[in-house]
Amino acid sequence: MKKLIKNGTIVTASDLYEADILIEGEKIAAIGRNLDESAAQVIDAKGAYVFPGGVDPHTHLDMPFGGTVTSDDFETGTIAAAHGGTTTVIDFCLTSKGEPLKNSIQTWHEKSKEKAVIDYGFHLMISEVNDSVLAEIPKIIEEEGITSFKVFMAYKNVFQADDETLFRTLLTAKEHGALVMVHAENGDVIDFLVNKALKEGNTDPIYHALTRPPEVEGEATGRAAQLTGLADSQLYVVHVSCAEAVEKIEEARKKGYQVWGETCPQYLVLDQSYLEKPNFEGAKYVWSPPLREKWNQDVLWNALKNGQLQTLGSDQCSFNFKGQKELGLGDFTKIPNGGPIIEDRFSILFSEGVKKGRISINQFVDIVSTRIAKLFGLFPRKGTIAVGSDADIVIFDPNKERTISAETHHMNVDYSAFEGMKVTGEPISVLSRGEFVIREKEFVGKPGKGQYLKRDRFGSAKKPAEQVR
Ligand SMILES: NC(=O)NCCC(=O)O
Ligand SMILES: [Zn+2]
Ligand SMILES: [Zn+2]
Repeated sequence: MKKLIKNGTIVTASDLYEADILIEGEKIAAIGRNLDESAAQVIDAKGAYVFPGGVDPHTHLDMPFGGTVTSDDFETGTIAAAHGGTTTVIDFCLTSKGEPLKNSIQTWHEKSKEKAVIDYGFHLMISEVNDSVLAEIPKIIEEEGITSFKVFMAYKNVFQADDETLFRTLLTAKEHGALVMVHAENGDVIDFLVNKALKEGNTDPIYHALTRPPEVEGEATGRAAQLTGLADSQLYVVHVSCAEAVEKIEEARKKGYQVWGETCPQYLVLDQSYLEKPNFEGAKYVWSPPLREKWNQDVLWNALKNGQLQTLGSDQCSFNFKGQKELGLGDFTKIPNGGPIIEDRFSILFSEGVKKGRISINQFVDIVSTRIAKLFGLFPRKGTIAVGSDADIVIFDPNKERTISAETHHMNVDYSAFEGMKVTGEPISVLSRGEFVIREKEFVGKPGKGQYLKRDRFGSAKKPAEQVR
């Protein structure tokens, strides 16, 4: 059945206007006024903003980490994402050295199929580069539509790759049209600082932050950016947390290097002091990179406003406090890194960004959806409201006030990192490819309805890459 969203205010990365949207099947068929409403289900969006669905470029669903597995899988994680206004996620497919890449991708297909309620794609981790990996990459781009590769510069002896791996991944990405993503922290220096802290008997959660100072993030970001310039390739720095990293991204972009940066809600609104909460509660706030001194928040907001950072990912990586974060009692290195954010990314950016005048409403759409779709080969199918695009739509009440809490969130985790935070603005109804997933705040979707997305190669969008900058 056709659907007609009437009386709403459509907001894209470039426009804000009142018009109706006609949906036929999975696609937006027309935008305008006085559209033919015969045979259409009419949805009244009076007083609401009508946004393109959020695209979350950074999730870890059903991911093994530190001897445990994230508490949200592709079902609970995508249901929570949809409640929060996100209609596409791109998850990280982990690989192991010596294992064919295609086996890891198969594992991720098994984790996600029959579970996701919204559309999803995969990035692929590269842990080593050798002849067999190099032979597999073009096939994976072609057959799987995986057009972004992630290299970890940290987590020594676990995920960390060396500089040769990063450089050769950059060269390969350049050749075949892919974007390289980096977790930029100097893992060797962190390893040294961690061992020193443990030897000195410093085992509390705060030492997670103190052994990963901002300089190690700045150094790795600068190194990755320089190698990108040398390879004449393209780089996306995930979860930027501090001024030192922003400076390196800005410097590289000024030189004309193709480098982009993502930050995450936790770095915009939380700070290092949270790691000092009593009764081991600081463990709830253990991320890598760590939360920083508060003044960094202004640097990050300004970087989003001024375009030195371009996107917001959630870095969704949830572990229960009970039984999972608690693995690190008496040894901060055993606290699984990460937190539950997938549901709150969209609302926090709107409330703290748009409502507080830090970014414009068009920038909001760009940061949470459009730019991500462009960088990761999904635009214009995803990331905008346009005729021919997928009808991934969020009907959003911009004035609804609410308090974030684990009592009411939909993530499968026993705490909220933003417990008690007041936000203004809430997704009321969410459509994925023309079907309601959330209707009047109730989940009405179905596990397995989400489709796997084969993505376009980097730079193959109709617009040249420069226009993505
Ligand atoms: N960020 C974090 O602490 N956990 C998730 C894994 C990663 O992105 O490094
Ligand atoms: Zn990371
Ligand atoms: Zn991550």
